[in-house]
Amino acid sequence: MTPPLLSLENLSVGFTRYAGATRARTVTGVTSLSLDIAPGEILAVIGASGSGKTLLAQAILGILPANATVSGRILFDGTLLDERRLRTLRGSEISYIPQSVNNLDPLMTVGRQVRIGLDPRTAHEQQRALFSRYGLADDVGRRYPFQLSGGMLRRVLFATSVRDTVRLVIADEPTPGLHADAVAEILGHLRELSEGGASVLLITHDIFAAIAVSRRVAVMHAGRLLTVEAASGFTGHGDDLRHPFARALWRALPQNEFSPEGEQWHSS
Ligand SMILES: Nc1ncnc2c1ncn2[C@@H]1O[C@H](COP(=O)(O)OP(=O)(O)OP(=O)(O)O)[C@@H](O)[C@H]1O
Ligand code: NI
Repeated sequence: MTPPLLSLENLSVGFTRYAGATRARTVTGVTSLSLDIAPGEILAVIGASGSGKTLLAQAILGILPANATVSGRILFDGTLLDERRLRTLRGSEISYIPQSVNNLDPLMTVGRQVRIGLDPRTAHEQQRALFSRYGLADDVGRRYPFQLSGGMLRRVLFATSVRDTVRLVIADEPTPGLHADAVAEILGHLRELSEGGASVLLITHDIFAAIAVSRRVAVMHAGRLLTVEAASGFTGHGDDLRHPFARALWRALPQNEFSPEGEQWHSS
């Protein structure tokens, strides 16, 4: 077996909340999570809002909120991913496509934002290559974020995040509120990255997006990783899904049209 590119070992993220001057209690955001990602694999992470998906991404990237405490180990390519190593890998071998397009600077043209971190001698050339890869016309580079549509901003986020040197892409909810064509396009870009050898951690609410590109789907609930399911299990009644929560999640989707009554009827 190929060794994993990324290993999470007992990863926990907690927050200390102060109730008054003396009482402090720890709120857990992520609890003892262990997970491996193989080189070139697209692994989807699904879970409801607040289940800890973004914290998981931020823990890997070392960009947790200041009030967070983290424990456990993260190995990248078999070696501990500590703060020092992250500083060199972030933005080169490890890319983050953030959840919100608000992560773009509203006061800077998107072209300049795409060139951040690129070798100044070749930055314009690289920008052109990235723009063409992500279907952005050259003149888009002179525009500001507010002048672009949601779909275009998503493409810009890819262009600002993904470099040729990338080995791990963490995409946090890259398809929110996009119409079907734009979703397919974004998923196509993730697939392309994995075909190029990069591993992709795809965080999403959208089970259909998850199963369209990944072979394994990690299901989070209340900060815990409940189960890692084969994407192929999310079909029909979900009888091949191992964990009852994954089955319930799948069967509850309106698209699947299993009303609770219908479910009883079906399971007879
Ligand atoms: N800075 C913080 N201080 C205290 N609690 C926090 C902080 N950031 C996140 N949390 C809590 O941690 C939990 C997990 O948050 P997280 O953002 O990872 O959820 P998520 O699964 O990404 O949700 P969504 O799908 O809405 O993006 C939430 O209950 C949230 O309230
Ligand atoms: Ni999130």
